[in-house]
Amino acid sequence: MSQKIGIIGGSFDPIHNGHLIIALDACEQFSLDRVLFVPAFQAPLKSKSPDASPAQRMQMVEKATEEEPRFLASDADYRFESTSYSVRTAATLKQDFPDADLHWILGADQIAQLHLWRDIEKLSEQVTFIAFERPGFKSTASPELPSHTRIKRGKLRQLDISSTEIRERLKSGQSAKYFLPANVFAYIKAENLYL
Ligand SMILES: Nc1ncnc2c1ncn2[C@@H]1O[C@H](COP(=O)(O)OP(=O)(O)OP(=O)(O)O)[C@@H](O)[C@H]1O
Ligand SMILES: O=C(O)c1ccc[n+]([C@@H]2O[C@H](COP(=O)([O-])O)[C@@H](O)[C@H]2O)c1
Repeated sequence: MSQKIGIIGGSFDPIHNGHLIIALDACEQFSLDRVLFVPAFQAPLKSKSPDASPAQRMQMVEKATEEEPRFLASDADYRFESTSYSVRTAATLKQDFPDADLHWILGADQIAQLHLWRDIEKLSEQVTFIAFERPGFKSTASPELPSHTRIKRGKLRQLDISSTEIRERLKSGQSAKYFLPANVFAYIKAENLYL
């Protein structure tokens, strides 16, 4: 039987408990065998480059995922040092896992702009999307999406946490201690990130 593999792509600048909780929810609610966490070299619709380097973001993802056997860090987007279009990520992962049934996990902010993703026609053939709500964002998909786009909805859970808030808290001298795994927080402090 083919493996059901979840993919969660992101800038992960830094990875936080919101990412980990939606990945776990996706695993449990849709019986995924594993979830690949794929740091984007540069996310396509973000004008700003990440604050942390690609290597630092990968280190944080590896630390965050080390204790859950179903979670795995993937360098699928780092193999090309250019803008990380998901259609290419999915094709790369299809080569790594030829028999896999791929599910792309994402939050409401991305669902709302999914029709703007590069070659969404082709990506919609390659993956099923699993969408999660997110406070402050409408999770309505655009009618412009191709009709064959499959979107499954995760059970409602609102996680008001973002990498932006974590970066801002650290910049202003507040703690971000319980927003992300303790080993990732320790790494951020050791590397003097986001100051
Ligand atoms: N709290 C959350 N609830 C639901 N989905 C989330 C949440 N945080 C992130 N995601 C989803 O995880 C994926 C990766 O997100 P990303 O790495 O850009 O984190 P972010 O918190 O949105 O970062 P930033 O604040 O820098 O934009 C995206 O699909 C995003 O929608
Ligand atoms: O392929 C696209 O055009 C595309 C547009 C926007 C976002 N994505 C992917 O969605 C993931 C989350 O992106 P972001 O902006 O929330 O960090 C990340 O893996 C991006 O590569 C992909």
